Amino acid sequence: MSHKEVLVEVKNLKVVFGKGKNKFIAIDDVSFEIFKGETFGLVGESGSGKTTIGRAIMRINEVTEGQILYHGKKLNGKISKEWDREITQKIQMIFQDPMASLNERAKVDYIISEGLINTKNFKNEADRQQKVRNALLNVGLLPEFSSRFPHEFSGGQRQRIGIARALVMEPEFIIADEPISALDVSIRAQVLNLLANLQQQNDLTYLFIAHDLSVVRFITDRTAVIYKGKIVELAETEKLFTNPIHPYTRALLSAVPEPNPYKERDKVVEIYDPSQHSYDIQPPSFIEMEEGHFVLANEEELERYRTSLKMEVSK
Ligand SMILES: Nc1ncnc2c1ncn2[C@@H]1O[C@H](COP(=O)(O)OP(=O)(O)OP(=O)(O)O)[C@@H](O)[C@H]1O
Repeated sequence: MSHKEVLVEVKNLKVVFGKGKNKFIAIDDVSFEIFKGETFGLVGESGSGKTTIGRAIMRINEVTEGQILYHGKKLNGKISKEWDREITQKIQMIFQDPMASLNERAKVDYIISEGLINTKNFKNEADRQQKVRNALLNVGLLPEFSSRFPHEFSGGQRQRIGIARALVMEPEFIIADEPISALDVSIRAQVLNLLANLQQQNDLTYLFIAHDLSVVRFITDRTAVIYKGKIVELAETEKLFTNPIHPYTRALLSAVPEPNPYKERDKVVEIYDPSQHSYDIQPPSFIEMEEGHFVLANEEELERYRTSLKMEVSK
């Protein structure tokens, strides 16, 4: 593999919500790297912690322990004003539900400009307007839509407005949190293709959060599978799909595709029985089973996984 530049590094991330009796460990010792130019997928069922990781990188959720580095520099804790401004511009997020994530009372022009205004990232009024027009055109919308309100648009158009809002900042890294799962099935491919094209044109790096495995397989280069706040497996996406090792990944992959994603999630929960793990007896570590293919396992499980891997390989 050629030399890859690490853009984002998540190191032993722990995110804890609440205190005392209400303490809840949402993210537990999660580490991974995202290379510049790639699409890194995070998959797992609802509540596994995907969004929490995205929000920690966005600095919306506080980091309890560990570190997040961007270009090798700290994102969390005390940072300089200049660095704060730079990452506010360079790291953008696209949200799941375009019905909830756009300010209903604001015109599209303001919705798209807000980040520019906050970071004073335009020369003058004409420049601001030009940036908004370009952003709309880049997501396949008419520039004159800028004078309209969100309710005048369909779900797919609204999501494209959400994408324009990120794009106008000229970001380097975009966290897309289930960007198509709230959309009508008939337009999902359209929006997915738009995201893929924008990546090419703008040299973007994506963190793509999803529970839909066919989407992940289509758009990501590498994928991490997250279960109850821990990454259980991480590999190049094709490797993960053709040679899954961890029982949870296997359960996830064998779940019968369901048109209703919520049903699919429930099925995974039924199929995967975590009590088969001996995590409580012996704590697992993150082990590289083959190049770039990591699995969370303790010694006993490791032996089992090794055997199953050999069987797959020799098939
Ligand atoms: N602010 C918060 N306070 C308390 N608990 C929280 C908070 N935010 C998230 N959680 C909990 O942390 C866990 C992980 O949530 P998260 O939203 O990251 O999951 P997810 O994998 O993104 O799921 P989904 O697909 O439903 O968005 C959940 O159990 C959730 O209830």
